[in-house]
Amino acid sequence: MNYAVDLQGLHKTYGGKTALEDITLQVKEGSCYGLLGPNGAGKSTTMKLLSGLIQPDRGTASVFGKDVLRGDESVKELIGYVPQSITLYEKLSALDNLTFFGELYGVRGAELKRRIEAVLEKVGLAERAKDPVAEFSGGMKRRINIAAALLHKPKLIIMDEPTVGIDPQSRNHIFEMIRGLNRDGVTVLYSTHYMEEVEALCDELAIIDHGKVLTEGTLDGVLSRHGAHAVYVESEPFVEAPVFAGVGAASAQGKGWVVETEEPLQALARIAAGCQEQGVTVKQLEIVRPSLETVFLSLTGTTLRDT
Ligand SMILES: Nc1ncnc2c1ncn2[C@@H]1O[C@H](COP(=O)(O)OP(=O)(O)OP(=O)(O)O)[C@@H](O)[C@H]1O
Repeated sequence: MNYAVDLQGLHKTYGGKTALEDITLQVKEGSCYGLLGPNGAGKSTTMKLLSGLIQPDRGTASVFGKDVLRGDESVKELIGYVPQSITLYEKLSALDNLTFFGELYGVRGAELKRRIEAVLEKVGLAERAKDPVAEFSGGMKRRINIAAALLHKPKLIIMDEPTVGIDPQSRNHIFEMIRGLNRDGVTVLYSTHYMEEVEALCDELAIIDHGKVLTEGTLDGVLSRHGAHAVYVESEPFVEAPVFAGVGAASAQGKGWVVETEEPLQALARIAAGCQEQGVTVKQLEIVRPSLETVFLSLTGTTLRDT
């Protein structure tokens, strides 16, 4: 099977410092794949390697079966790269910026005009086409930057933390655009350190830290593989933790308890019975869905927000 992205054993050092340590991962065609990791995890390095901007010390990287490390033009046509830092000419209008970037990709004339109109529509900035970019908000600049990466109709779009520091309206536009691109069959590789973005957008993900893939797969797969299983119980009156003795470690949360367990269904039954024996009424009793946050914490020992 040809993957949209296939990275095998990518290793990269800067000076003596290891940025990537044998990164191996595959992105299926048509998926929206999230690279989730804290600052310095290696997300940008992975994306730059994949876009052919830097070379690894060892390992291979291919896009739709084509080697990206050889710098072949036919691979570049397949990729739209949105770097972390916005690269636009501030004094030029959105239209002139897009004309410049489109021509760099070899699109010209009436076809380029059509494509510029289409991408400006997609990013919701058609009415600002003639305004200088210097007058745009950070979020609007980011949207023009994304538009520039779409002009040559890439099959894979790589976005490096596109929502950092932007307004909610632009963030929503970017999300909607990504969903639209995905519906049109474009594969998206999206890096972020916001877990909720991966949950909202991505069907598959890799959690990376210190240049290593800690886990990867579908969101549900990752959650069920690594997520702590637990049950939440709230009762009237409030019961003390010993009721859960033998069920699992209990910690007070809100008006009730979270009880960790490997067997949530059995735990539900045992807690219900325990409460009945104590003569207390169960107000709420449910299985706690593992979250990416707890998975990340269990894999790395740190929360992403601490970084
Ligand atoms: N040009 C460079 N020279 C030296 N070290 C670098 C360079 N670029 C990245 N690094 C180091 O490589 C490691 C991985 O960095 P990278 O930028 O890929 O991480 P990241 O996950 O994208 O983080 P961020 O969200 O901060 O961009 C970090 O320790 C970083 O300091």
